[in-house]
Amino acid sequence: MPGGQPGPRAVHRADLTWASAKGRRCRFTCSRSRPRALPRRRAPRSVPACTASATANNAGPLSAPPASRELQPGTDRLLLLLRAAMLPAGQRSALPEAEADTDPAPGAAAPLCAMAGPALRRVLRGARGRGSVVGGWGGLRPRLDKYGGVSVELAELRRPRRRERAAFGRWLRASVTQWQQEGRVAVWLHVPIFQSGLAAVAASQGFAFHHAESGSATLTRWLGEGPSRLPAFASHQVGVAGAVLDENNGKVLVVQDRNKTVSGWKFPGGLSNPGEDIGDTAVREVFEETGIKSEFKSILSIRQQHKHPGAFGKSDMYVICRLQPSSFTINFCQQECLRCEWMDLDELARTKHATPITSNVAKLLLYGYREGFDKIDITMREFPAVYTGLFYKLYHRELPESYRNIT
Ligand SMILES: NC(=O)C1=CN([C@@H]2O[C@H](COP(=O)(O)OP(=O)(O)OC[C@H]3O[C@@H](n4cnc5c(N)ncnc54)[C@H](O)[C@@H]3O)[C@@H](O)[C@H]2O)C=CC1
Repeated sequence: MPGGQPGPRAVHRADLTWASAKGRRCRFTCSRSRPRALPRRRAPRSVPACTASATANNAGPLSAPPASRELQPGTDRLLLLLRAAMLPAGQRSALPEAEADTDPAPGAAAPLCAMAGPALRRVLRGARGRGSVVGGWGGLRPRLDKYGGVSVELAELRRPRRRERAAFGRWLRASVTQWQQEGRVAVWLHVPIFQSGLAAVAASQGFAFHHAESGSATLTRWLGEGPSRLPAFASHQVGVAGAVLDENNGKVLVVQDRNKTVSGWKFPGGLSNPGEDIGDTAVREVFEETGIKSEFKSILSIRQQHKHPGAFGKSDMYVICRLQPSSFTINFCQQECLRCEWMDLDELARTKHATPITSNVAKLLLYGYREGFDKIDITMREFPAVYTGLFYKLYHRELPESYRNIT
């Protein structure tokens, strides 16, 4: 590739010829009048796989290309990409495995396209669209995360590509090899449920399920050194109950579950929805089960239990909140509750017909009712989260004013 500065009307030209898989002579030429900076040259490497002549010169219009010669690695790769692009779609899978393995991972396509002029870029783009092994295979755009991992969304796959398991397998193997060479620590593969067949392909290459939602599953493969340092998925479910106390008469709202084998008095409650605040769950569950409206005041207790029945092998956090009622007429849910009533708090603290947690929290609530809720309340304050622009809730015992304002 001759050096030197081109004249103002110089033609920048690329001319590639090679023998196709069937021995046919193929040629690709593109030229444009505006020169562009070429990437720095590396040590030359020979290309035994095909006979090739290539020029990308600034020497002027119609200068004869040099005879067959060694190519630099970038050109070598470009040639392989072009060769794949020029083959009819059905024949691309017949490319030698060694060439398929040179498929750039999507991130690598950009520099190659940047090297190419508009005509060549069109070929590369077309090749990607038509199902070649080039670039981001089928529209996939792997992204780098801040921990040095790569994230791939298979929902980005273009429709005709969705059933091509073998091609996906080749692309994934080549990409993982490249990501390993680049020092990436992990791959996150997000698989829509209707493309679950591709999860099996990934599993055969060492991927494992990380977690699943209703419409997709996420698989991971650790590429870093030593055992995986990827965080595990959720370990707990969160249940929330409301101890609704009418401070005017000292009565508290209790229910008995319809579907429990051992039924004792308990506070109404249930599982927290995704993205739901603890206090909001308590208020919602109390209303759904009993028809009573209430307002969140504080957290009274938290119970943690591992291997909780009904938690699908996960642990259970059960939070009991103190609520203040704003309505008093019970209209309880017949499917969930056997009984529901306002009971004297003093009686609930003494009865043997309450679950152990209910019994303990009833005593705590009675203490607060008599001595002041500041002795038992874990209250909530809201703060802006660092980095995210979101807000979080911080639950803790009230601080005296003198400590709250320490700077
Ligand atoms: N110690 C206590 O006093 C009690 C505490 N809890 C806590 O409450 C929370 C959960 O409360 P829930 O009332 O269960 O939640 P919930 O009010 O959200 O109801 C869950 C619903 O799912 C249904 N369900 C559960 N497993 C099912 C299955 N395999 N097939 C079909 N339906 C199913 C239940 O019948 C119920 O209708 C947990 O944190 C638990 O630890 C629950 C009961 C008593």
